[in-house]
Amino acid sequence: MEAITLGPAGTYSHRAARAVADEVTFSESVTAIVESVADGEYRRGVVPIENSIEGSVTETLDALSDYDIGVVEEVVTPIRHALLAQSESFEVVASHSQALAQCRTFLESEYPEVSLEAVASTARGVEHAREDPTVAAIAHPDNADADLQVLAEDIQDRSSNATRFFAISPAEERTEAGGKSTIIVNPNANYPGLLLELLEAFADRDINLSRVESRPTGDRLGDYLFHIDFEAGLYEDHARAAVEEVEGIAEKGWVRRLGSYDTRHVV
Ligand SMILES: O=C(O)C(=O)C[C@]1(C(=O)O)C=C[C@@H](O)C=C1
Repeated sequence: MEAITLGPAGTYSHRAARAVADEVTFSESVTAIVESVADGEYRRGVVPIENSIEGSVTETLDALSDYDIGVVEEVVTPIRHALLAQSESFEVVASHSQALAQCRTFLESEYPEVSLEAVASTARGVEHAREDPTVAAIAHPDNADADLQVLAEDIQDRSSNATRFFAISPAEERTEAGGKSTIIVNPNANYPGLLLELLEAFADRDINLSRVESRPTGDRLGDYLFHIDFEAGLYEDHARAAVEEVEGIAEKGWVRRLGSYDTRHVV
């Protein structure tokens, strides 16, 4: 199967996508990836959801609520960044904004004078570093070769750096099988205890939540959507009952079930 992910070749998304598809195609926009899967142009997309140091990838969360897709697998991969350049004499470090943020302490202490440039992906930063000797990149060390050296390895601020990706599908391919599930809730209401009620639907059934993220709806200041991941499959009665209760609480808005899935760990 073919999957579309964040490119060019050599990104962490590419590493995650190789685990779910034998052919990988690239785009430089997460939103464009989600859109092309929602349209049915691709049967699979692989997009970053959250990182253990920097938290949510908000562009992905917003695309998942703007387009109708399914989640069919979760891929977790360790992120071990290297600093790559033609030589030590560089003035700019180019990388994805998440990668720059994950290496903030290293950059401030070792290279306080350099300027940082956010680009579409870590591999796009590698391309800049190949073209321009004044640019260094932060990316996976496998991007090094005879022209681009590894100046430092494992430069992320914490050794336990990992990113979670979703393998997404067109909405028709959603499944209820799997040990985890994701829903997006737009309650279209705002009263004391609303979030507590939503969470109690799971707590009362002893279902563990693994992530709750609120994102602005974009309609009015103070209106939020909730992205909820929980540790149960939608094939299970207690999970279905919890989501039905949430649908009752959100009757003025909507609830979207993105599906149930299992986790794959990739190095
Ligand atoms: O730029 C890449 O290599 C990506 O795959 C994107 C991304 C992200 O969006 O978080 C993925 C993993 C790392 O956390 C850094 C960047």
